[in-house]
Amino acid sequence: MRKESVMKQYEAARERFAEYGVDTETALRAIDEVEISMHCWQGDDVTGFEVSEQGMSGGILATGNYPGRARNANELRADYEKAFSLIPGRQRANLHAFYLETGGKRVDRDAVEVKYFENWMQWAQELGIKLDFNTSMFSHPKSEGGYTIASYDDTIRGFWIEHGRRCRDIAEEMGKRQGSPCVLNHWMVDGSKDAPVDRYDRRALFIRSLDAIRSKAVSKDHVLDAIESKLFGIGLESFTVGSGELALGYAVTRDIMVTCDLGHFHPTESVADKVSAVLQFTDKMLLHTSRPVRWDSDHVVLQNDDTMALMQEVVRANALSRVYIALDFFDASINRIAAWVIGTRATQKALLSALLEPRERLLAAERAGDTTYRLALVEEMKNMPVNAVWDYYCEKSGVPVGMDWYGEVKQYEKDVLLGRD
Ligand SMILES: C[C@H](O)[C@H](O)[C@@H](O)C(=O)CO
Ligand SMILES: [Mn+2]
Repeated sequence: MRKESVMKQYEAARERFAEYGVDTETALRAIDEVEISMHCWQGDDVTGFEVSEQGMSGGILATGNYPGRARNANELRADYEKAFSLIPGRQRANLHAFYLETGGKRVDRDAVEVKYFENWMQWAQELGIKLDFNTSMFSHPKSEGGYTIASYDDTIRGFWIEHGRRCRDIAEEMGKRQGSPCVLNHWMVDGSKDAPVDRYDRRALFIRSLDAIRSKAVSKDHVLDAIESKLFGIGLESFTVGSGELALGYAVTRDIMVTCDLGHFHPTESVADKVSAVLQFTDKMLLHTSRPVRWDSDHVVLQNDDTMALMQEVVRANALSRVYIALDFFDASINRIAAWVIGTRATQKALLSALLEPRERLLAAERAGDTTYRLALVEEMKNMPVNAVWDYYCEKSGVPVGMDWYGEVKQYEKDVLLGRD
């Protein structure tokens, strides 16, 4: 019965979109090609699996105390699998370096190695998914001074450079084994609470260290480096070494990707607007979909104006094959699997909505100077039956339609998550 109604509504939606010259089947084929990289850190509140007493630091903060946080990699992988089963299309798993598995041994960040990620790689292979990777230069005694690779202290700087190099080796091995590049994101906390006198030398040090981390030639078939900019972090309000200009300049001159996180810019700045600018100068870029609420609060992604506009720009710039989309939020106040499902599905729905836009018609109107028709059509599109196409996509992909996924999460919560505390 449910299936019948999904099909019927899809047929009606297909006809409605066709009236505007939009082929829903083409949109569905396009969305099915996009792999969203799901971040492991939503599953455990950015805690990681190191043998260490260190708490979270680095200007980011997961708030909330919902039961069921994954306490080890096996639990996190199980949670991932549950989430994957409720989301259409293909996903990737995005790991941070401190999600290593050492069998109880204390291994510091400057000693991370491929062998500590064997289980993750085997799991990914079994599931037929790809892995992405991140250096972890925060939540560590050697990052407490606010500076890692821009530290004046040679020992601290050297420590983090070694960490970065090793992460690249790990990413390289992941890329080789999965037969597709592993996206390696470089985000560093470096900055200060109050305004420093020396910004220039700090930034020079940062760049030199990044070059040292990336000094080994690694094929882009295996690793795609990305540098993530940021406006500020908690306790680091006045200065961020890796600012927007620095990250973009570095990416352009080193032929790597820049990472634009929806929460890392001034609230009046549009990340969507950056896509068509950045891609004039770099081959590809990495997007972190997040939801800042008054600050870089990393709330779960929704189909809000920012997400919708970002996906529209990706599609309008014909850049779907030139962007990597990764999630970046960490909400500990709600069911963590639901957070993944809501955020990933919202990102996908925003993308689907963008793919269902009558691009050719809008372009023709704009080029002909008919901005009245353009405005009218953009407005009309807001209430088109995108959800009927989405439901059909879920049905076709064998995952729950509408809110049906929620019952499964609640059941998993009862059967698995509540037994963890
Ligand atoms: C934990 C992540 O690496 C982190 O969220 C980073 O991507 C970021 O956005 C920091 O604000
Ligand atoms: Mn981010």
